[in-house]
This record gives sequence, structure tokens and C-alpha cells, in this order.
Amino acid sequence: MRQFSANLGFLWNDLPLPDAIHAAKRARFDAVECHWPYDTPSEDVKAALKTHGLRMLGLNTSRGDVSAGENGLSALPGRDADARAAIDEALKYASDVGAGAVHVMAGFSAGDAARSTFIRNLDYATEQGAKHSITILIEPLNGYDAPGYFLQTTDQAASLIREIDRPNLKLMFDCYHVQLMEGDLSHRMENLLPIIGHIQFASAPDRGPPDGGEINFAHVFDLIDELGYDKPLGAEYKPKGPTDASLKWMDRLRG
Ligand SMILES: O=C(O)C(=O)[C@@H](O)CO
Ligand SMILES: [Mg+2]
Repeated sequence: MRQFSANLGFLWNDLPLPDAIHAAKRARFDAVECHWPYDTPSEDVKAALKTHGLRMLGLNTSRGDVSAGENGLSALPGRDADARAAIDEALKYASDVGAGAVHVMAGFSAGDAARSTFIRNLDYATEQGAKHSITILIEPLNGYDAPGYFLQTTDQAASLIREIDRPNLKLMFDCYHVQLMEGDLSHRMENLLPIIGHIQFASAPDRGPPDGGEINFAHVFDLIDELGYDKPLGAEYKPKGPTDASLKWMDRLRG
């Protein structure tokens, strides 16, 4: 049976993180993942995961100064010290709660200097991550929601992953972002499978539950099964109301 992970950055994000973990368990999710858990002590998250028998799959590095419009630090030239502090913080939190992956956020940037900065910081992240058996993920974000974000396409991510060539550096394949930027989900998933570390989903273009819109998730999830990918799929959509009322897709898409 297909497994699903609740992304608590969007699902039950009105609840304190330990309560959101409980809600995910009640709703029969198999795992959870989050965005930026740093305001919640890691011991509280660890205790909630243990109580409810769930794994935390991954979390993100800090965006930086959100009030100044930052959305990640690792591809910002001249900000290596801040980027590395964010990587250290994320790896420590992930290691404390037993999460297997950290998404290193690139930030708003462009050009050769941004690329070489990102490579340098990803080298650092993968080296440090390997000490804790943590996978480093990079995720292309779409240019509608995050205009000017450094990493926008899977082609760009694949080229970085091949160049850096570390076994614990993988692609976060978010079907929603990929559909908006590149389309051709089936071929891309098939071709990129060896470097995919985590898959997320939401309808496109509205980022709602996977019930309609441009993507036929019954087909996409069947393909994922056929490819032999059997890790939990990350539900990272914005419920249009209470999360509990947005979950009809689960039985239909369980497989
Ligand atoms: O927006 C997404 O998609 C994510 O997965 C976040 O973790 C990054 O903003
Ligand atoms: Mg995502």
C-alpha cells in the first residue's frame, strides 16, 4: 500500500507542531515532514513522534531574514557564514528528531557566482550531513510563487547533483513546482529517478489537495509504483479550510 507523509508546513499548520503530529497520526498518515520547526523545542517534537509512532522525514534550512524577503541563504554570494550556520542548525535539529533529510534552501539569486556559492555550501552540507546519515535535498521552486529563486528547474538541479557527485545529495521532486515550470512529469520522473530523494505533491496550478487540476495523480502514483519507488509521498498542499476536511483523496489514491 502506498505511504503518505503529511507536510506540517501546510497541513494542520494552525496547531502547535506536536499537536499537528498527533493530527497526522489520527488521519492515518505514515510519516510527517515540516518546513521550519525551529520555534518548537526538538525534544517536544521527538516526544510527539515517539508517542504517535511516526517518523519525521525532513525539514528545511532557515530562510534567513524573512522580513527582508529572504528565502534561503545557500546560493547568496558573500553569505557563506550565514548559510553554514543555517545548515548546522538544520542538521542538528534533524539529528535530534531522527529526520533523514534536510532541504537546503538556495535563496533569491542568479548567475555564476550564485551557482559556485551554492555548490560550495552543498559540499559543506553533504559532508556534515554524511556524519549523521542525513540526505541533503535541493528543490526547484516555481517562478510564479518564488520569482528570482536560484533553483527553478529539475534540469538545473540534476546538473548540480551530477557535478557535486555526493551520494547523499538528492533532488526533492515536487510535482506541483515541476508541473508549473517544466511539465512532462512522467518522463522527468522516470529519467530523474536515480537522483530523487523525496517526492511531494499538490494539485496544479492552485496548490490544493490532489483532487483535480492539471495533474492526474492516479496516473502519476501508478507510475511511481511501477518505477519501484516506495518511500512515503509528501502531501504538501494548501487545504482550503480545515485540513481534516481536505483528505478525501487519501483513500482514493492509496492504491
Ligand atoms: O515550497 C515548497 O515546495 C517546499 O517544499 C518548501 O519546503 C520550500 O519553500
Ligand atoms: Mg515542496
